[in-house]
Amino acid sequence: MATRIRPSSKRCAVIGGSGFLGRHLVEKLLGKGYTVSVFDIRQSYELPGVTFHQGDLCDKQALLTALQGVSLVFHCASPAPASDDKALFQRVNIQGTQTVLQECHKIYYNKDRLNSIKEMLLVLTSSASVVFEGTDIKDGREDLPYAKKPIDYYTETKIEQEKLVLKACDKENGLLTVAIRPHGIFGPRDPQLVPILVDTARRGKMKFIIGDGSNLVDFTFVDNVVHGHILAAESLRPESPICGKAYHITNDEPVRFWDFMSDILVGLGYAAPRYHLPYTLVYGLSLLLWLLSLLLRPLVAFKPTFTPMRVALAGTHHFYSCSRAKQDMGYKPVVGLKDGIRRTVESYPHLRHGA
Ligand SMILES: NC(=O)C1=CN([C@@H]2O[C@H](COP(=O)(O)OP(=O)(O)OC[C@H]3O[C@@H](n4cnc5c(N)ncnc54)[C@H](OP(=O)(O)O)[C@@H]3O)[C@@H](O)[C@H]2O)C=CC1
Ligand SMILES: CC(C)CCC[C@@H](C)[C@H]1CC[C@H]2C3=C(CC[C@]12C)[C@@]1(C)CCC(=O)C[C@@H]1CC3
Repeated sequence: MATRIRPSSKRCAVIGGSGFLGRHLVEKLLGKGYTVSVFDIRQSYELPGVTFHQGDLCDKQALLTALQGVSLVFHCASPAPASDDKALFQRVNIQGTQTVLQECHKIYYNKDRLNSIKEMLLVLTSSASVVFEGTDIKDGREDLPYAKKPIDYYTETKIEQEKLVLKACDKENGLLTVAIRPHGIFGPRDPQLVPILVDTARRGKMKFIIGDGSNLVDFTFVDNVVHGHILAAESLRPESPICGKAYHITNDEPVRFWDFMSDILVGLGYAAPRYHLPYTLVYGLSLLLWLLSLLLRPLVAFKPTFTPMRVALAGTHHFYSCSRAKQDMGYKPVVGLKDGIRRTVESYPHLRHGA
């Protein structure tokens, strides 16, 4: 039987703590004096003050062991959006999140209440994309309706996940929840944005700007996302206005999508895209390619670079207001966009042109 550990307000669990955001979050928590239990399907590093529990989110017993003695849980595990695997997204983001909620209840209602936990706190990493349907969003607030026609399975299951977590907030029964909605996270060790961009450039496909290039977008440096998560955790009390609510966390500096991409590319020694292509043409082609990849899946596996989601993100406005986070939890970005881009570019010497 697992040994019981007494909870402390400086002990917490990070589900998905081996991933990009998760690891940055763990490092910041350690710096703030927390000890951390990481639960992830893989272990990607070792650090003093961190206990690793390797397992699948849907495995109740493994999860329960990782959550022992913890009254604060950050849930930032998800399959990568690029996997486009419907069954995997449903299993991890929906079933897995249900398991997290059940296990949080279980810890709280531990028969002998040895844990004497006042409340169980759950901070979910959701996504601002839960309201994105492929059309312009300018200064979007949290009261925008969820996307009725989500563009991909990732978004579809992130919506269900956020609904589940916010609905489970129950002050009487000691479970307090909040959802953080970051947008376009970037920074050192990001496995998506910079590597995909560089790979596309190396294959000679980053010559074109989709649309007129004037669309404004939020890109959020990872430290700001971490800051938002910790502020939310430390503000989560039964009397706090944040219980059961969602919060946009961004750099609060919308930038032209193609200027941001060019800054990263040029910083790494690649040419910036120059030629324009009409948005509707590229979006139509991306839909055709996606359908083709579905039809051919049993015969050949090919993954188009320009998916409908990526094209929509590259050719529309999507930036969000974080005034609710400013008001309810005193959020303010801690790293500016320019500084964030510089730190990101410097962290990828192996992806520089010619390296
Ligand atoms: N990156 C971005 O721009 C944005 C991300 N988000 C959200 O932030 C969160 C973190 O994203 P990010 O750090 O970029 O992603 P990562 O893929 O880097 O991190 C997610 C981690 O969860 C792990 N994981 C996946 N499936 C399971 C499972 N079944 N059980 C346990 N662990 C699992 C992953 O392992 P493995 O790598 O082996 O799959 C990985 O270590 C996600 O919830 C994502 O939806 C929201 C907005 C924007
Ligand atoms: C090939 C090019 C048109 C684009 C290359 C860069 C893209 C890989 C990234 C630009 C915006 C990013 C983004 C996400 C993933 C990587 C990008 C598409 C997310 C979909 C990650 C998960 C989320 O919750 C929302 C993000 C929006 C922005």
